[in-house]
Amino acid sequence: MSLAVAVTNVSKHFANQVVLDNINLQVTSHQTLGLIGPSGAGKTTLVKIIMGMDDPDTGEVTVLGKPMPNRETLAQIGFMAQSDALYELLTGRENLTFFAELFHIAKKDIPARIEYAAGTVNLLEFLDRRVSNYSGGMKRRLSLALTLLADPDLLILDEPTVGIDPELRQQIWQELNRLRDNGKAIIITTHVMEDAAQCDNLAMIRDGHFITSGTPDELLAKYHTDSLEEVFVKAGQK
Ligand SMILES: Nc1ncnc2c1ncn2[C@@H]1O[C@H](COP(=O)(O)OP(=O)(O)OP(=O)(O)O)[C@@H](O)[C@H]1O
Repeated sequence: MSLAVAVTNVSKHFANQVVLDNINLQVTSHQTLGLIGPSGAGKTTLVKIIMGMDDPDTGEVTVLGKPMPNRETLAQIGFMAQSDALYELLTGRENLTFFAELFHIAKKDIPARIEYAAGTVNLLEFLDRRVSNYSGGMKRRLSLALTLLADPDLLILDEPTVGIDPELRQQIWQELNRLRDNGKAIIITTHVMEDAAQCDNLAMIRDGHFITSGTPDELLAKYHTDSLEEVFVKAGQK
């Protein structure tokens, strides 16, 4: 296992508000980390700092062995943002092709990569429809497919399962677990506890602090409960 992400003593404020307060975390290959916290807790800010899209006030971030920000490293991160950045007037396939070219995937490999990425999220039969005719869940799935195109070593998924039904959520987790088993590092932000339960490690964040962290089983044992939701509530009270 190799270290994919190291966040060391990262703090960030906007105006008078401390949004991240001395955050430390590490993610290795073969590992899924869930960042769990309510709206406004600081998850997206932390993700942006990890990717080098925003600067911390203090502290540092290393991704795949390189200090961030770093343009080349950014290309090795599959990032799925909270809102879908898709071309509505193009079809799913055209969106995938456009991004594949942007990622400099060799032309001869593009059809197979699209087949793999769209197949993973069950979109193959809808690829020739315009994205403006997709449902919210289909747009999320297409966004996830875009992150898989370039076969990145690190996946960062901001609320990936919003608008996705339980059956597809299960399929997506099967695929994420397979990617993890093959050596990817995965960071997921969520407030959905079904997603939290699937992660190898959890860091629960509130008001810019980690209130507790560990594997789901460790946290359930530590807080004497069988519900991760209750872990979150109890950890927040301390
Ligand atoms: N560019 C900015 N300028 C000022 N305040 C900001 C900025 N970006 C984020 N914030 C504030 O920082 C806090 C954390 O926001 P962030 O988006 O990181 O939370 P989050 O945990 O990702 O929430 P959500 O689950 O709703 O996406 C919020 O109070 C937000 O209003």
